[in-house]
Amino acid sequence: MSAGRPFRGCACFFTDNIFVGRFGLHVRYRDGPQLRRDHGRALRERGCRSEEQLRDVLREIEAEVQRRKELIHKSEERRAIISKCYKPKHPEVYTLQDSFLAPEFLEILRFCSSPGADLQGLLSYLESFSDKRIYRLPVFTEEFCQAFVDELENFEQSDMPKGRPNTMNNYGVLLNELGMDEPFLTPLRERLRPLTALLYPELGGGCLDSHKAFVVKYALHEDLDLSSHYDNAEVTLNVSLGKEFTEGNLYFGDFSQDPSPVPRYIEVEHRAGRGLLHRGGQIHGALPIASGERWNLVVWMRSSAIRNQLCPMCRRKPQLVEAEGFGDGFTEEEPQTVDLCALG
Ligand SMILES: O=C(O)CCC(=O)C(=O)O
Ligand SMILES: [Fe+2]
Repeated sequence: MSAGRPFRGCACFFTDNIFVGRFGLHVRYRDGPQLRRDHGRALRERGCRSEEQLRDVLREIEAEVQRRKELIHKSEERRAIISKCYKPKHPEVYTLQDSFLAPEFLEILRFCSSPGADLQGLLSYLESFSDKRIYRLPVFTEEFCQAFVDELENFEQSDMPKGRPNTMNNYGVLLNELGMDEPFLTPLRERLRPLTALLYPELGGGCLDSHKAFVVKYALHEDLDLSSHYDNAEVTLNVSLGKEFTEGNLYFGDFSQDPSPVPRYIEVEHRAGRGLLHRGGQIHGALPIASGERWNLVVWMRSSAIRNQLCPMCRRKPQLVEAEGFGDGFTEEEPQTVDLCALG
C-alpha cells in the first residue's frame, strides 16, 4: 500500500446491498416504510407475507447494519490478536513464491509481459466461456493448494477470532486478518496486472491497485451454495483450492430471474488449482455442492481510477468514508498512475 494514498469506503456500505438471508434477497435500507415501498413486492414473492415475518426481516437488516458499523474496529482487533498469538502450521504459504505457481501460469505471465503481447495471443492460453468474458487458467500447483488449505484448517480449528468473508458466507477466512495482504496478495495482484490489462482494459485491468481477498468454504452441514450476487470488484479472481467435492458449479447470469426455456445463464466447473477470471459486476452465484468440501480463494480486485467515478455497489458517485487498509478501494485524489491505465 503506497503511503499518501489512503483508501476509502463508500457510505452506501451502511445502507445498500444488504442481504436478507432468509429470503435470499439483497435490499437497500433507509427505514421500514422505504423497505416496504422498494422491496415489499419482491419479499412477498419470496414468501415474506405476514407482519411478523417483515418484523424479523427488519431485525435482521438492522443487526447487519450494526455489524457493518462495528466491522472496521472489530477486524483490526482480530488482526492484532492473530498476529500476536497465532502460530502458523505452514509459515511459508504466507509469502508468495514462484514455486507456488503452476508452470503454465508462469508461461502466461511471461507471454503477457512480452513485447507485442495482444488479446488474441493471450486467449490461446485460456479457456473461455461464452461471450461473458469468463476465463479459466491454471494458477497454483497442487502442493501449494494442499499446504494452503491445511494452513486454513489449522487456523479454523484454532481458538483465534474469525471474521467471515461477507454476509452470504458463514465459513471461510478473511486473508487480510491473517496478514496475507502485503506478502502474498498484493504481489499476486501485481503479477496478474499484464493479464488483466489485456482482458479488461475498460475496467481498469491495467491499474488494479487494491483488493479484498478471502477464502470461501462449502461443506455438507455448513454452507452449501452462494446466492446470486455481483462482487464489489472490477475484476474477480476465484481459484479452486480443492479439496474433493462434487457439483458446486459457479453460474453466471441471473437464473432466478430467467424463466426462459433456454436459460441464458451458464455454468462453469471449478477445477482444483485453476482460477476463473470474471468481471466483478457480472451476476453470478454458486450451486450447492453434493459431497465433500470445496475451498476457493476469492480476490476481488479493484481499480480506484474506475470506482472513484462510480461506486459499483450503489451506482452513484462514491461518498467517501474513512476506512482501514484497502477500504473498499476508493481514493481521495486521482491516482498518479491513471495515465498508465488503458481505460478503453
Ligand atoms: O463459491 C464460489 O466459487 C463463488 C464465490 C463468490 O462468488 C464470492 O465470494 O464473491
Ligand atoms: Fe462473487
